[in-house]
Amino acid sequence: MNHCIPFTKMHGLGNNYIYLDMITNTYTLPPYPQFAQRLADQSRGIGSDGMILLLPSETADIQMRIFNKDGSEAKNCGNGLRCVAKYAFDNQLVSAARFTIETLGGLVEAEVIVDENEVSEVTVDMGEPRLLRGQIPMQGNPTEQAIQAPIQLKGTDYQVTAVSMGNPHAIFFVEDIQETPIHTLGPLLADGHELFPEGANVGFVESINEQSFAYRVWERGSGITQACGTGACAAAVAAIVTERGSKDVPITIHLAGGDLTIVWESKTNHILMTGPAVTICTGTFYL
Ligand SMILES: N[C@@H](CCC[C@H](N)C(=O)O)C(=O)O
Repeated sequence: MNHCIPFTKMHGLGNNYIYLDMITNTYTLPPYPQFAQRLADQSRGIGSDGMILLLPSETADIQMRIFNKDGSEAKNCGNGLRCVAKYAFDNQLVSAARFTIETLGGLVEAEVIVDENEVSEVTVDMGEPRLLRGQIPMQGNPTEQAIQAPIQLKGTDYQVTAVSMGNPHAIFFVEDIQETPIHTLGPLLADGHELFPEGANVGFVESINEQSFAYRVWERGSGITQACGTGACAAAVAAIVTERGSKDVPITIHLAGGDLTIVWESKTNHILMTGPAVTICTGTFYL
């Protein structure tokens, strides 16, 4: 007898996950890492960048857990947070438009923006960016930041800025994002490099002007994706700490799947991320 697993597939700018509502449904699931791999498999599963669980929380209104395509668990997911917020609001798991979400990377606050009875966008207060090597984690003095730190990849010299948004990001500013070999550089840091003991999401950023940056990503555990919300926040933070952009000024990050607006508020030192969240379909997976 097959187990029937109700699911919802959602995306934020094309960064798509299978969402399991473990508040409304009672599931009997295989171990999460293997199940995430199975759901994400395009040939034998549904096909996605990974799996996201919605769970009850003791410290927030709702809890999110995120598993990458390869089954590894991450501590945060920006596009996932906006989709979790939309799902929770649409399915009355929360009673107000503003509520809190617990992640392994910390507590965040989400606000859904409703337009003609539809959630049009979601703003998430992602909390403070973390810049110390010890917080990324990144090899070296744990109390120092890595801003434009020298690094050699495949015999070429680069400069990396490391930012944690609950999960680790290695940001590189490049002249021409289309010419950057993301497929070869990304995996060098994503899944094991002596500098990043837990790997990193590898982001490449091209400056357009002080308020506008193009960004492409190789995600740890999932490879190239259309968008990465925490990566967009990290890109804006890296732009500001390298004096390419300013705090309190909205920055548009142009991702392959669309745009996100990021503000680093000096009053709170928090990062605000605003962008869409879309439901693709709902269905039943047979286990
Ligand atoms: N796509 C996500 C980030 C997902 C987790 C990441 N791959 C990691 O391992 O840290 C986002 O939108 O932030």
